[in-house]
Amino acid sequence: MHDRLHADEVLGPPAISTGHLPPTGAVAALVQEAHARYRDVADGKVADYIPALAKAKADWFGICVAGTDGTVHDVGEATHAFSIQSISKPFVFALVCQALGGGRAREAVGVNATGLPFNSVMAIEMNADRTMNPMVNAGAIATTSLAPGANAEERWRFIREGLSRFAGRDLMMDEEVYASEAATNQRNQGIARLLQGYGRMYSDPDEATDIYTRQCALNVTAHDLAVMGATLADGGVNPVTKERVVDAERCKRILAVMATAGLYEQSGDWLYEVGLPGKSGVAGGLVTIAPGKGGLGVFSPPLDDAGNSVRGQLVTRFLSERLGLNLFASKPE
Ligand SMILES: NC(=O)CC[C@H](N)C(=O)O
Repeated sequence: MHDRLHADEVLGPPAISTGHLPPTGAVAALVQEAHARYRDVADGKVADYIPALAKAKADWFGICVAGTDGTVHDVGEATHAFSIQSISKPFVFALVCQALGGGRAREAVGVNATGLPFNSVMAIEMNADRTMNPMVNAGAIATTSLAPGANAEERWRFIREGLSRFAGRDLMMDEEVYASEAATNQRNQGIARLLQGYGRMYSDPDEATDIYTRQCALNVTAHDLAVMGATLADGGVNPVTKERVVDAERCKRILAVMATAGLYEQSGDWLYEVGLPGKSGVAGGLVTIAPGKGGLGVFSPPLDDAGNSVRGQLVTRFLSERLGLNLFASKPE
């Protein structure tokens, strides 16, 4: 959690919380205001542990809000492509739950927060039954290892096509990001082997790590993230394409895991400030879901120490408050 999120910033009056987003003109104005308000924030650092990500410019900044009614508001670089990274995790978990049943997926992967960084090995060792949760690397690689298919190619197709249905367009891999991470992801390979040793890997560990690395290298935009989020907000139906991607029954479970672990060890601070399930990625993306109402997508590469987009968090807190989205807000008297 970035220090700036701890500050008692005056955000302005909240919209009255109803079952819907405020009228579309009000949403458009607030998305504009959020962009202007945080454009000049210069804190955070662009990720460089995956060498190709270090090429990102610190000032790239896009925001999108997509409603469950199909309305979409883009501001700034909302259609600039970047790799989805960890934001693939909740969506792949949703697809795997849909294919296997949520009970089986939960038993195989776990759903409790680790309270530790996303690539923690210690978290595996400390957990009695060696399960994790699908929002951190270990649980995400285990989730990917559960993807149905007769071989690696089929399992990859299941994931790429499923994520594309969430976005409502055909998502493509960034070959450079994939090659860069594949050449440097020995830690994730080690995590997969460790899980294998504990009987918590459900296909070949090297194959699962490779497919996981591919899913992380899929290119998306802030616009895509908002639509993907709105699909979870809409009980699994993409509000733009109207296609059902997963059942409503899955969505509430996925949102629960995002709320507990979507921003890793800072998920508590996040929920306290924003009051919504979210998921960050190291390329600077951040998706947030307002159940029943819509999805927010932000893209801004500079990250805080936990690997969460600094501007992304600030924008989302602002929009959650001003759009009246916080799940824990009382109903008006
Ligand atoms: N937090 C992230 O976005 C991490 C994803 C990245 N592909 C990794 O495994 O390290």
